[in-house]
Order: sequence, then structure tokens, then C-alpha cells
Amino acid sequence: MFVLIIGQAGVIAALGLSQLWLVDSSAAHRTGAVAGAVALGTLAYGVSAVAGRVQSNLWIYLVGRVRGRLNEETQRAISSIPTITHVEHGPYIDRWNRLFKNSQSLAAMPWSTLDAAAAVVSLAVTIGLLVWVGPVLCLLAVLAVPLFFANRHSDRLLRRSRDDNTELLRREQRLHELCIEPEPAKEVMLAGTGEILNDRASALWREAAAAETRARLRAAAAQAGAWLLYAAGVAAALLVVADLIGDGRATVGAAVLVVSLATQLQAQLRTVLDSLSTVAEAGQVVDHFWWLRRYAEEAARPGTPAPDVLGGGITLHDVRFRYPSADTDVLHGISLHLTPGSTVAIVGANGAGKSTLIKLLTGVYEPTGGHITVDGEPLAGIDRSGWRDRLSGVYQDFARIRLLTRETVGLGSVRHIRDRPSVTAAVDRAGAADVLERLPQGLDTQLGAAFGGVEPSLGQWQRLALARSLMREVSGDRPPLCVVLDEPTAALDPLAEHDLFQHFVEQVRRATRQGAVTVLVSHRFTTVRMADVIVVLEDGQVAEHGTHAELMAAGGGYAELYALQERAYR
Ligand SMILES: Nc1ncnc2c1ncn2[C@@H]1O[C@H](COP(=O)(O)OP(=O)(O)OP(=O)(O)O)[C@@H](O)[C@H]1O
Repeated sequence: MFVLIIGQAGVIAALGLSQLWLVDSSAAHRTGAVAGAVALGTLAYGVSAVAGRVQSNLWIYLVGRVRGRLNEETQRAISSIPTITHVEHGPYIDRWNRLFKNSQSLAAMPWSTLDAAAAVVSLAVTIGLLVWVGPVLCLLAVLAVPLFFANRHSDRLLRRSRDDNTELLRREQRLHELCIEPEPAKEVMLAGTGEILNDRASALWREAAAAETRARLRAAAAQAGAWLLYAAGVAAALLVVADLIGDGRATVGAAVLVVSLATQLQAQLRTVLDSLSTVAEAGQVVDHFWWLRRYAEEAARPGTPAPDVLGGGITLHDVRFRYPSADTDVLHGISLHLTPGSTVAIVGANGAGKSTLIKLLTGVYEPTGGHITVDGEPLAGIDRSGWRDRLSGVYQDFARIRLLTRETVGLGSVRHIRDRPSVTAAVDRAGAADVLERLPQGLDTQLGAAFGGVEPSLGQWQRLALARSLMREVSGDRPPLCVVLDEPTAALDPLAEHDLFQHFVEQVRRATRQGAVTVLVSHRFTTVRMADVIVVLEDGQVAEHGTHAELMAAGGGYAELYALQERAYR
């Protein structure tokens, strides 16, 4: 690439000179010189055409490979971050989206820089030839200055509109996804809201397109002005050459050379300006890239190892939390002590903050006020991946991982993903053996209709997720210090819930022996009453806490809700 790009400068000089010699030697009837000029021109043209093709193909190949690597690294950095804010909140998503969308310019930057350098060399050769015809013609090069400023101005306009549009286009894409992703699409179809959603998405797209068009028009106006100035300069240069020819100080060949050089100068200036635009855009992409790397490094900051066994337990000290896009706190100063070997049930109305609390314990969010300690050590100071290795459980919005069944479960302990006995044991303990029996190839069944596999029901998915959460326990990994179960039976039928419950008691006993804390979120009070401590959350605050008997005796909100559910089930 380097040789090809730099070689262009020589080709440009050879082409220009061949034209000059051709015109002048034919005027002087020097046949040999004409033949030489034709040969030089043909050779230069041939080399330029072949090198151009080779160069553009090489460019596509190299940029494609570098872009692939960059996207891979970006993807890896995104997925290495153990917190979830960056995949959940718009401004963060937009930043790494820009990185993916514009990675092409970063991949092309080395070649664009080289292109710009080669074009500068070519420019110098062109200007040298112009000066050779008439020194005053070098003023043509001065007209590149307004072009440069117009280019910078239009780059800025386009970049700003692209950045502003990232959010609009993300929202447009998410609205379209509602109509084509199987989970939301069925509801959209049932309600017949597809058209409204598509209209909204189209309106967002139109808004983004209009903003971009406005920016493009303004950029084009600035550039057109600068190029008009340049065209006037070329006209003036031709007048100067006509004058030189009139005075006999230049030949007709020189006039042809000036016309050819002016055209080349224009192409070279375009190359320089385009390359500078790519380099400037690449600079922005680098900014996003470094931001992501820094973010990933900070999130994965090393810390002290997690304790081997819990001695003192997990304590929440006046913990507050506010989501990045929110104006108010979701948790308002929670103080709790989770004793080793205990089961703590968290109950409360929808939106009370139960799942948020679970996510703070697992470290996917960090408190925005107060702190959490594990055996007296701040959780923030404990190595994140070390802490994660010592957790197990399921979230309320469990993942439906559409891989082979054994992988879907085995991912709970990556080291044992191929360990079939462990996977089978985890499936059994989660009460998912009957799910497995119904799968045509058992553990080797591909899951997910979109992948040509079997699509489990919601309850079956939840049991597979539970099995995944038990992988660490059955595979002989170090036992968890904290087990979080966020509505683990919400999608289960009564029989499956009963089976799980039996297992749950067993698991709690085992966890108790090993000193783990089990935190259970549930709306089913029959399960909740088994816990050692029940915490009632109300609007992000602890309203009551104690054993079932204590809370019933207190006759507060818990007792009321328990009685209500008991009556309903009777
Ligand atoms: N990712 C998020 N970004 C912004 N706000 C959120 C996010 N997740 C939850 N919230 C808000 O935080 C509050 C508490 O939500 P959380 O999911 O913790 O409640 P919950 O008690 O688990 O409710 P449920 O019983 O419905 O599962 C809610 O008001 C919700 O709107």
C-alpha cells in the first residue's frame, strides 16, 4: 500500500510531462520525441490504472480485516464489563453504537493518513510544475486554504448531526424491533399497534434524515463557495498562461500542462481533504474507544479477594441507589444485616426496589450512596470477578440462552460446560428433568425456534435458568457466599414449584452449613414464611423486618398481605 500510494506522485509528474512533451514535440515535428512522450504517457497511465485497482482492493481487504478486529475488541470490552449500566442506558449505548458504526474510519485511518501524505507529495510536484511554467501560478495553491476551512466546517456539521441522530436512530430501531422480535411482536399483533409503532419509528427516521439533510446542505454550501473561488483561480491561471504564450514566454504544451495540472490539483486537494475528514472522524472514534477501554478497566478494577467463607455476613449501610437516567432515588437509605447461613426473604409491592437491591448485592450496580460490606470489607473493594464467582442464583428477568441445552445449563459454570454429569445433576436439582425428557435429543437439543431448535415454554426456560444457577454448586466449584433468587418460581406450575421448594429447603440447609446468605424475592407468602428473616420493602425503604411469627404478631402490612393471600388460596 505504501509503495503504491507514494508511487502515485511519480505517475502524476510523468503524466503531466508526457502531455507537455507530446504537444511541444508534435508542434516542432520531432517524431522520436512524440513517440517517447506517447510511450511515457501510456506507461504512466497504465501503471496508474493497474496500481489504482490493486490499491483499492487492498484497501477494502485491509480495512475490512482491521475493522473486524476492532469490532471484536469493542464487543469483548463491552461484554467484559461486570456492571450493566452501559447496556441499559441510552447515553452509554449511543457511545458504543457510534464506535461500531464508525469503526470503518478508524480502520481506514492509517491508509487515509498515507493517502493524505502522498497527496501532499503529489501536490508539491504539481505546484513545482506550475511554478516552472510561471511562478505566479503557485497562487493557485493558496486557494486550497478556504477549501481546507470549508471542509473542516462541513465535517463538524456532519459529525454533530450524526451524533445527535444516534439517539433518534436507536429509538427508531428499538421501535421496529418491537414489531419483529417474536416476544413483543405477538402482543403488538394482538393489540394491532404495529402501524402506530411503525409510524412512530418512521417519524423518528424522518426527523433524523431531515437533520442530516440540513447539515449536508449547509456543508455543501460552504464547500461550493470554496470550490467556486478555486474555479475562479483556475480561470485566472489560464489567463496568465494565455498571456505568457502571447509574450512567447510559454509554449502551447505549457498551456495543456497547466490545464491538466489544475485538474490534478483539484483531485489531489479532494484526496487531502477527504483523508483529513477520515482522520478527524477516526479521532472521534478513538475517543469513544478509549472511553470504553477506561470504563471497562475501571469496572474490572482489581480488589481484594472474596472471603473463603462468610464470617460476619453482608451488611448494607444506609444504601441509596438512583438509576442514571432518573431524577429520584429508588432506594432511600437501606440498612440491613444479612447473617451468614440465613435465608432472607424480601417482599414488597411492584416497584418497591426488590430487584434493584438484588442487583446491588450481585454487584451489577453500585450504590450511589452508602455502602455494602462483606465481612466488614467494602464490597466495592472486593475483586468484582472474584465476587461474581462466589454468587449463584437467578434474576427475575432470567436469560433465555438459545444454545444446545447442555450449554444453556452448563454456562452456569463455564469451566464445567462440557461436564455432562454436572449438567444432569443441576437439571435434576432444579426439577427440570421432565423438561429434558421432552427434548428430542435430550441435552444435545438445540434451543430456540429462531435457531431451528425447540422453543421451551416460559416455565421450562425458568427451570433451565435455575439449573444453570445450580451448576456452581453441583460441579464442585467453591460454594457460593450468596445465593440470590429473584422470583425463581414465578413461571412455574404448582407441582414444579413444590418440587423446587423441596429442593430449596435442602439447598438452604446446605447453604446454611456452608455459611452462605440466601436472598429470596417472592410474592408467594407460603415460600416467604420459611425464611429466617423477612424484609418488607416499601417505596425503597425497609418498612418492617423480622421473622414470620414476629411480623404476624406485629399485625402490620405483612400480616395483612399474608392473611389476604391465605384467604385467597383457601
Ligand atoms: N434499569 C432501570 N432504569 C431505570 N429505572 C429502573 C430500572 N429498573 C427499575 N427501575 C425503577 O426502579 C424502581 C424499582 O424497580 P425494581 O425492579 O427494583 O422493583 P421490584 O420491587 O423488583 O418490582 P417487581 O415486584 O415489579 O419486580 C421502579 O420504580 C422502576 O421503575
